[in-house]
Amino acid sequence: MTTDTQQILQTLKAQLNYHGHLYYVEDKPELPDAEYDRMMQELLAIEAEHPELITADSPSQRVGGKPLGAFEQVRHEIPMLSLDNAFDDAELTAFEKRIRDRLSAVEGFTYSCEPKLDGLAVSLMYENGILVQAATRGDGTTGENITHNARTIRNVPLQLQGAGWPARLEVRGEVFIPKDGFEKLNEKNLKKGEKAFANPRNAAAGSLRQLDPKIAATRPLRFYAYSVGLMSEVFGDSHIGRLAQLKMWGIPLSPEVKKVDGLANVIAYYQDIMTRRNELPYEIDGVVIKVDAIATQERLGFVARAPRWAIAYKFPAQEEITLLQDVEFQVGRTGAITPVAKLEPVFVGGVTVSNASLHNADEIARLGVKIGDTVIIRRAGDVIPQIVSVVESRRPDDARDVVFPAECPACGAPIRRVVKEKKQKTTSKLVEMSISRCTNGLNCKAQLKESISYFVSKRCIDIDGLGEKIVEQLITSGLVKTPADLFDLTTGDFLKLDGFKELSANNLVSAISVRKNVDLDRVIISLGIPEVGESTSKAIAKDIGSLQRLAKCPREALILIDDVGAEVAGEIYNYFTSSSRQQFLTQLSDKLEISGETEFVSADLKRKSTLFHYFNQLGIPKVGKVNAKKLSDSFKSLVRFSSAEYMDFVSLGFNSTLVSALRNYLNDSTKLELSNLEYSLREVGLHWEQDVPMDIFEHDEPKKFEGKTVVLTGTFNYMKRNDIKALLEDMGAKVSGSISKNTYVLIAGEKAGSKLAKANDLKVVIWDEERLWKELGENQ
Ligand SMILES: NC(=O)c1ccc[n+]([C@@H]2O[C@H](COP(=O)([O-])OP(=O)(O)OC[C@H]3O[C@@H](n4cnc5c(N)ncnc54)[C@H](O)[C@@H]3O)[C@@H](O)[C@H]2O)c1
Ligand SMILES: [Zn+2]
Repeated sequence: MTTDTQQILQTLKAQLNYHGHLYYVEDKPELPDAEYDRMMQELLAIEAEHPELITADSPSQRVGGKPLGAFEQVRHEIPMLSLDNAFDDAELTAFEKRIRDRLSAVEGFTYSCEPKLDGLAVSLMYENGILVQAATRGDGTTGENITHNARTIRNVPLQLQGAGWPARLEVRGEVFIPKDGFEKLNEKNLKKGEKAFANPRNAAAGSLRQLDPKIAATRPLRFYAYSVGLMSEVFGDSHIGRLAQLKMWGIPLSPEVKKVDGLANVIAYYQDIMTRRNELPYEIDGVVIKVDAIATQERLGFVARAPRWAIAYKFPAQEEITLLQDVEFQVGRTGAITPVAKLEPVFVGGVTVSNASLHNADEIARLGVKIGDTVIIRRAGDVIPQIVSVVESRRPDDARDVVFPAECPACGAPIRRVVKEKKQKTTSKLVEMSISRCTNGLNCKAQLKESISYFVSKRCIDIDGLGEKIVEQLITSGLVKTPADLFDLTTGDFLKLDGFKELSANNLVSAISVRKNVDLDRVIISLGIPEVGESTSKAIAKDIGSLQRLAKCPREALILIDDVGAEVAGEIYNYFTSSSRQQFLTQLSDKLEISGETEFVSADLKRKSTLFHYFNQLGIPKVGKVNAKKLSDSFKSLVRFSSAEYMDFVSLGFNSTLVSALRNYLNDSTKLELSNLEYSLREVGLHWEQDVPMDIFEHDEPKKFEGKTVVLTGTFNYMKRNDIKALLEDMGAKVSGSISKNTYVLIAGEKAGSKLAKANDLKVVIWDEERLWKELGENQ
């Protein structure tokens, strides 16, 4: 044996002791179990080769950690041991061979197969059927008295049921926190500004080892028994038989416990549990396999820290350590900037992982992660890999801070944190969210690319054959500036790109063109408004009934739509504040034949759009439902309310606190907001009925376009298209998005496209902008 080996042994022991203390005593492990297990395996291998080096204090010979001084100590009359591990079928087979050899047995064994719950071992002592003491495993000989906390665990019986139990009965099992309870607990902690627990085991251990039982009582702790310790009268001759008996006395067991014959079936059990691992409501890190016959267990006995008759067959790790080599910032469809961790590739959760999402700036701050750090990454099931924590003790001197960019990495535009309006009872405040976004809309190449890929995807416009490479080329060549430009592409355009032949280019052009007929709700999803998916789009289409109206609909009215809450309403509103997106929208209504557009908002929405609702929504201090009702009854209009004076409020009998709240609320900017709101509501046809009409659009009978269908296309010079539309509608026109035989007139601005052609085909009357003004002039 060399001094090198001795050196390695010393280092391993020191490391294992250090991390064992963090895990068992502090409940704050720094390493994933897989890394700890590897060190332990290394230690075991050296000790197997050099048995003379095994000392009584080696981590391989000991169980758990020293009990915390804060608790009263409990001596276990029968030691609480650990388990040996197997990591593959060969090691499991070797386990059976060892016991067979020892017993000179020819036959295989019957086993008890159990999930290996990832919590902590607890001993419950019942005297005359009453729970008198609960203790942790501690170092196996001495544990901590945690009776006060165990009593708060909901499925631990304080009194045994049935009859026939031994006068003294020690039940052993695992205390754990189920997955959903763990998530809720962490959410709650984060909300309170406290640290999140790294995993359910830590949360369970930390909760159980609290001095104040009120804390444990609030934690979702559960207990499943897996063996019997001390018993004043021996009962049962098989392990499974004993567990079944415990169950009859009211002690909870894992429903997965199973009696299994022979090793092949044990392996099948292991495989089955492994495939269901992520669906189980609690974390497990393997299965435990125990020889079922108590007589055989007794013949096999124990080694230093574990029984010979049982083994833990561990699952592949879901948590591993690796190096964070760099952080890249990706720009998504809605401009959201996502930091992506570039990792040294590592095998975890069954696949090799080299990227993990870091979500946002807050997550980076929460983790305190630096480039160059050793990090723990977790991949459970199909969930995207996450960075769980940083191994701070392994931080190199040259670790660098992760700097969140101030400008978009794709286009250089400023990045802003998303601010959302949080409504409280009668006020609202702006809250900074964790997401940051590039502010450049479709002018940002990255957002444009993602928007196009989204736009052509199955659930949106559904155009086949526009892969990422093609989209990139379309953007760099400048052919496509918004997703709507796809509809203008010609065979010639595609021929300019790599890899297109006449036939493939033709095919793609026709694949795009057949998608011009779309239902309104599909168009709405395709816009790519954050949070607006299929069902929300359907609800919006039904209630709002047109793209143009949607773009103009104020937030306060959007929330009246089923499925649309304050947040979604805010997202829709923000979306349309970008001029590039407004342009996109105009193009879409030009180029598509949208079906399902309606002339008016739905009757249902209109009915809900009362002045009372808006007063209630505005977040005016002191104005809840009661005062909103008073205000709407008194003023009948937001504009009129906004110009009310002190004496008006007084004469309405409002008390002085309300009067001063209203006067404080009404300043120049809110007055403007109120009149804008009322104006927008009128524009989209959501104005409450009882109000007097605004006079600017009043006309004398007969209205020039009464009952006539008008279509607008192209761009106009003198007035915005939406304003022209409103004007025409006030003259009785029905403004539609598509040409048909029944179209009275097509008003074509500059750059009119397919609609102009169609109007020609159908011999519909066509006016240019000049003609339109003439016609309107005659009328006014
Ligand atoms: N991450 C770290 O830094 C760190 C440090 C120390 C230990 N650990 C981890 O702790 C474990 C070693 O701890 P250990 O000595 O408690 O051994 P163990 O967890 O591998 O096995 C023994 C324990 O398994 C539990 N168990 C769950 N289901 C069981 C069942 N059906 N039957 C019997 N026992 C069952 C019991 O609590 C028992 O005490 C390893 O997984 C190791 O990776 C991690
Ligand atoms: Zn950008």
